[in-house]
Amino acid sequence: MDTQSIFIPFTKMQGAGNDFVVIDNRSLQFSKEELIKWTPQLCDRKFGIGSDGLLVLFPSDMDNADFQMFYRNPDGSDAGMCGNGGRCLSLFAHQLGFDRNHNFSVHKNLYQAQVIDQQNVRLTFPAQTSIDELTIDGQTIFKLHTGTEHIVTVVEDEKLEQSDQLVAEGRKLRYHQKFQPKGTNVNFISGVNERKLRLQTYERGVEDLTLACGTGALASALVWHHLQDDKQEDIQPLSVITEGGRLNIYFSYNSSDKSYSDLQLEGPAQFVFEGQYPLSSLQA
Ligand SMILES: N[C@H](CCC[C@H](N)C(=O)O)C(=O)O
Repeated sequence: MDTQSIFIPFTKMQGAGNDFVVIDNRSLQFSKEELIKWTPQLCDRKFGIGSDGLLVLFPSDMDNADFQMFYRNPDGSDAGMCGNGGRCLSLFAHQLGFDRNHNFSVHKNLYQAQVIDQQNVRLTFPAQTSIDELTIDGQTIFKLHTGTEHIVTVVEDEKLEQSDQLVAEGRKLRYHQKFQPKGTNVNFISGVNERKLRLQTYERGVEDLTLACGTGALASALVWHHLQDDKQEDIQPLSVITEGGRLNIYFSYNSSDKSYSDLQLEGPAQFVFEGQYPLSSLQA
């Protein structure tokens, strides 16, 4: 193959400042192995295109799915679901001709998407989840799965401004032996006593704070609800304020087993630019 003349067409997208390199691979031009190998360079902000992750649209691998979402962290590691990425890929798919309402799979789990308009998408998650409480070094940690691994910890409002400290604490918790071998994403929230939930997320695989994390916002909203004495029904949608924008969360709560289901994430998704990345650079 003459790699000198081969380019990978890509689209750069972002959802609340969580940014992605998006590739249409319906033709199966690229194998998953190749894409995984290329991910660190494609996502590199100096040597590549630069993003918080790689999103690839594959043909469907499930009866009820319109397509498959293949997602990798920028270090090439596998993650479960990416909420902001899922919204971006849905908008991308809609632009390719998929219906405004469609379903896609991630690791054989089926997500429903609704493209609300050209800048907003709502996703419904398949999972039911519940919250575990644990204590690490005297600190209360809430652990839950919202498509991928998350922990949530409550901090003072001012602390959300102290990025260096959040990165240091996030990194420590992310590698804590209680969360091995997979590790976890780490969410810091404030505003639990108000109806103003603010969030900073340390993302596994990015190994830094990102401007927003959709599954982290979902996890944080559920923990916010878990911490309310009066579990009112009329709080929805619960808005989560991230550095990169506002995400709206909807859910159903089952008080008998304290589980959460019908998880929905609504928020922005935007095209940034399109380009062609030379394959020769990747193989150098
Ligand atoms: N940013 C993503 C989550 C990425 C999670 C990933 N970093 C992991 O290793 O689980 C979101 O919007 O939900």
